[in-house]
Amino acid sequence: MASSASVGASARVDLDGNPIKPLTICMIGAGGFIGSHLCEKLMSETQHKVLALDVYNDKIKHLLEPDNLPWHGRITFHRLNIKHDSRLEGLIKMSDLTINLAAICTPADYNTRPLDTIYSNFIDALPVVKYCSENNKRLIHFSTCEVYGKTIGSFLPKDSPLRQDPAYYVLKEDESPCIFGSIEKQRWSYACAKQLIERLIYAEGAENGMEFTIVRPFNWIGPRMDFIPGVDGPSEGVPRVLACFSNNLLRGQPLKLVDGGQSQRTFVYIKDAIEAVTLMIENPARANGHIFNVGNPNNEVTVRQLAEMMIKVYSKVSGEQPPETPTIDVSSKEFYGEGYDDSDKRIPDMTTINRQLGWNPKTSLWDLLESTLTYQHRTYAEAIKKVIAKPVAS
Ligand SMILES: NC(=O)c1ccc[n+]([C@@H]2O[C@H](COP(=O)([O-])OP(=O)(O)OC[C@H]3O[C@@H](n4cnc5c(N)ncnc54)[C@H](O)[C@@H]3O)[C@@H](O)[C@H]2O)c1
Ligand SMILES: O=C(O)[C@H]1O[C@H](OP(=O)(O)OP(=O)(O)OC[C@H]2O[C@@H](n3ccc(=O)[nH]c3=O)[C@H](O)[C@@H]2O)[C@H](O)[C@@H](O)[C@@H]1O
Repeated sequence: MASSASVGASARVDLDGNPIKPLTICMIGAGGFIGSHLCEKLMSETQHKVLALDVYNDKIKHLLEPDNLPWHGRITFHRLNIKHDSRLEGLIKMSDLTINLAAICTPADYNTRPLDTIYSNFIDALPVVKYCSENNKRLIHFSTCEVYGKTIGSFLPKDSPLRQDPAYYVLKEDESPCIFGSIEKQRWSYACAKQLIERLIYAEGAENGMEFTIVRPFNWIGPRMDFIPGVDGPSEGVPRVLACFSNNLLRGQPLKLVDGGQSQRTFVYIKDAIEAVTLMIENPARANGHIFNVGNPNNEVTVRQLAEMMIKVYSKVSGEQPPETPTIDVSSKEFYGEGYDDSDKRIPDMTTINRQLGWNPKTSLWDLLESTLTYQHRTYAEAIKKVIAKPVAS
């Protein structure tokens, strides 16, 4: 199979050997973590044009300025909120493909701001789906691995040998059920909203022939993920685990393990995952009508093991000694508040993405943490020192 990433931008071919025509892509949420990496890839390795829509552009500023960048004119930023902006339909109409990344997607918000979470992940995505369907435009929509919720195995007795059987925990796009907690466990407001927008998109495909691809990311991590509280985000803000642990390490504080850090996750390097998205963009015949898990089943750890590895890697890249008390346990109620609940384990089945796009992740957890924590140290260590040195206002 020809690798489209390995050939020059002008001679790019798809997985079936056909030349790839430059596309105009309307990317909603382009200023976020995933969007910034996708824009970077599309600018440096392809000839596609990007209409980048977001309310912020800090994470893609380096792609927009100065005017003499090699991709000048291929990326334009449109500052808009899709909740209420009449330019949205026009921008979708001007494009060959729309990619929707816009969402509230930090777990600390799901149970504390459930209305904003549901509006952001379902209601605000409705016009995007509608405009794509009405104007016969292809849509790549970002969902989440959280739509699987909890594994079937988590409901078996603790000592059941079936818990070790992959049939009870591997998550398959076309087979696994979506298992959420009760309504008062508002953690699931995000997963449920994402599930309903997936169902709507699927139905637009089935009833109206809309061309779509749904992406279910499994804990993509890397540079520019979220924010460091008190430096480039609110002091009281709670980002996702990579940024929480980075913040603790940068400040020399213990890493907080929610409910003992027993939940398991598989982490994939953002740069590997972006390769998968590029394959979806450039191989519509293979990607349309599919839902894809995008993760790294080989990088599974408990959150406690993640903390231990991050402590070791950070010590290596910063030259600093680990904190005296490296980790502390906190209850989920104390950390996230009432209504929190958790996914127990997330192993993606890779059959569909392997078959359709021939994609596999490459980067080990140690290596991806080494490059990411090198970035975190270089970007934030000095700023943190200044914040810590500042006298607290009385
Ligand atoms: N990072 C992951 O591992 C991961 C995992 C599962 C799902 N996802 C999904 O992928 C998508 C992107 O995630 P991310 O990690 O890049 O998150 P992110 O928060 O970094 O990026 C989302 C971007 O959308 C923008 N946005 C939100 N609401 C908007 C609105 N109303 N109008 C305009 N822009 C708006 C935000 O400003 C932000 O820049 C989300 O849909 C998320 O649910 C990500
Ligand atoms: O990244 C994904 O694939 C999806 O999962 C994430 O959900 P989750 O993995 O639970 O969120 P994290 O903040 O990354 O937390 C991972 C685990 O670490 C724990 N944690 C988090 C932060 C912390 O300081 N300590 C800690 O123990 C959490 O309780 C959870 O068990 C988010 O919901 C989404 O961004 C996304 O849809």
